[in-house]
Amino acid sequence: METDVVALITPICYCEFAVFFTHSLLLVFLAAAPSTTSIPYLEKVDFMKLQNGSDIRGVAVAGVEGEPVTLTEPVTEAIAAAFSAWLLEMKRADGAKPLRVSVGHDSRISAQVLQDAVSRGIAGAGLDVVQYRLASTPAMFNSTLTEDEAFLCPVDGAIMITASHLPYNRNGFKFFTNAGGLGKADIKNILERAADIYKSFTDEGLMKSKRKASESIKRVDYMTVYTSDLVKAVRKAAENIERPLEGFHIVVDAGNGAGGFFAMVFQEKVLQPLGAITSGSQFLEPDGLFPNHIPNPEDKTAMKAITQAVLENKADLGIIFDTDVDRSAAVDSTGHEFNRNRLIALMSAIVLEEHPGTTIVTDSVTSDGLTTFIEKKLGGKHHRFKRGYKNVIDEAVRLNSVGEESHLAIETSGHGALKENHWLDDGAYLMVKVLNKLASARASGIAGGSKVLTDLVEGLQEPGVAVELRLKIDQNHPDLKGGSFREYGMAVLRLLENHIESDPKLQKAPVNYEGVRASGFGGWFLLRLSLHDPVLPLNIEAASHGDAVKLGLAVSSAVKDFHALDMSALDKFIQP
Ligand SMILES: O=P(O)(O)OC[C@H]1O[C@H](O)[C@H](O)[C@@H](O)[C@@H]1O
Repeated sequence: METDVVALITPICYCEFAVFFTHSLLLVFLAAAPSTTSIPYLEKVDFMKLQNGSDIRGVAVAGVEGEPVTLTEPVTEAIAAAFSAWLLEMKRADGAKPLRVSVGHDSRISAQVLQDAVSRGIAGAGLDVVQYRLASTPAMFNSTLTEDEAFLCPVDGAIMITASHLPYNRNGFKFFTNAGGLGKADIKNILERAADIYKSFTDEGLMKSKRKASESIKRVDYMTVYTSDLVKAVRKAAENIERPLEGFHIVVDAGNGAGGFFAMVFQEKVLQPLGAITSGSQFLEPDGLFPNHIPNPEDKTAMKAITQAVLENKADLGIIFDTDVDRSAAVDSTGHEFNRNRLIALMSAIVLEEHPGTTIVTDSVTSDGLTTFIEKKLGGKHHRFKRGYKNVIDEAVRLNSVGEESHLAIETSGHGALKENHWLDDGAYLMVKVLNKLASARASGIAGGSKVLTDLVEGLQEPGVAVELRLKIDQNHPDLKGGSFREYGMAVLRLLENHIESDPKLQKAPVNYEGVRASGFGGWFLLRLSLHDPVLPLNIEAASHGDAVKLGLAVSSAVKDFHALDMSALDKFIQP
């Protein structure tokens, strides 16, 4: 195969640097230390604030009032150097063969600057940098698994520069090895190291790493490899027919995210070679200001936009991605969404056909109707776990390790991972499974466009009302008495739990892994702590608005004395 390395520049002489680095990262930077610096002073706590669960997130673009830039170039370089140090330890590298790290980014306006700073951090640590430029998050993970030396794969580690669907001024990092995405503890460790590395930075040191990086960066068109794998997967599912989607009309909406780039690639390199018509696809151009709608399947405007596109174009199917393509949703030819519980129901039906009886791991805000559907209609087992894509994936992996077979971990947010795809959190792969279903139905002579998908979710009971109300905790309120918002939130949850036990109209969920879940009035509610924010999200589902209000009233009366809790969203909902 012809190599696609587009800019192969002789790597720097990293050997002494890498060996030195393995002993002590700090020494590398100290070695060049002159006494003066223009680098702003930062405390360790400033670095720790950049942690957002298993990601790093911060402000990368100046200009928004009250939001100073936290992901500066030196901070970014320190974080990348810290990841490199962590990776060297993890892989027990001895410096004999340099490790390789791939770097990709979404369409944010700060992407280029951060990509350069990340590359300097890695190169300065003596590792090889392979830039993919615009890429999707799942493709980055995939690059740790691909066996293809022509594309400099597999890489030892991968960094995706993205802040998912957050506003344009933010950005951040996700890190991968072939074992998957890094978890919270690893991110904490990396930020601690980054704070130390940052302290040792000097102007001269940074200039030197700039020169080294410019000599050692390689670039590869990796998205070609990734998309051709997707094409192969669909063809395989359709008995190796070359164009199994011939004549299907599929519109894609990427909300101008990296998905925009990816959707174009997805169209040109996945959908079109498979035979699909893609006219009417929209917002494919990457635009970091997201002028049309937020690239987020959880956003109502976004779902409305793709639904309209499907109906106006009389398409068979609509596909929508989030900014970095790790989340997705779909719309059938009648404009009915495969989103949230309906997406999980569809994916469960597909996976349970292939693996009868398997356990489907989902997040905590899934509906009771979904459990009935998975267990009674599909014959599977629904394991409702916690919110957070990493949580559901790790739980599915854990279940398999203790002998309980699970093939799908999926969130209502549109994150989803399959065992067959190395538990890669990949919105595009979810859509490939959906395309497989269309293609294999066609191959076995079943016509009718996306009806084959719609039929799969028949029987799923859907609530008349489903809301998520986000109750903020005022961290400056005197009621917190210097404690954390988490402690305060836990106190709210404890009181609500006691309240439920003494209310005969409510039944506490017998099995629950997060927050307080109860059923009553023909519906249910869940109050839990947000994974990231000082917020208690309250989900309520019921057959009617009246019943949902009764559940809301139960929560409201239980927690009314917590004055640091902003109840306005709930008050508005329960108003007559
Ligand atoms: O806890 P919340 O604030 O509702 O956020 C929860 C969500 O946070 C992020 O968006 C993660 O990517 C999702 O996996 C998770 O479900």
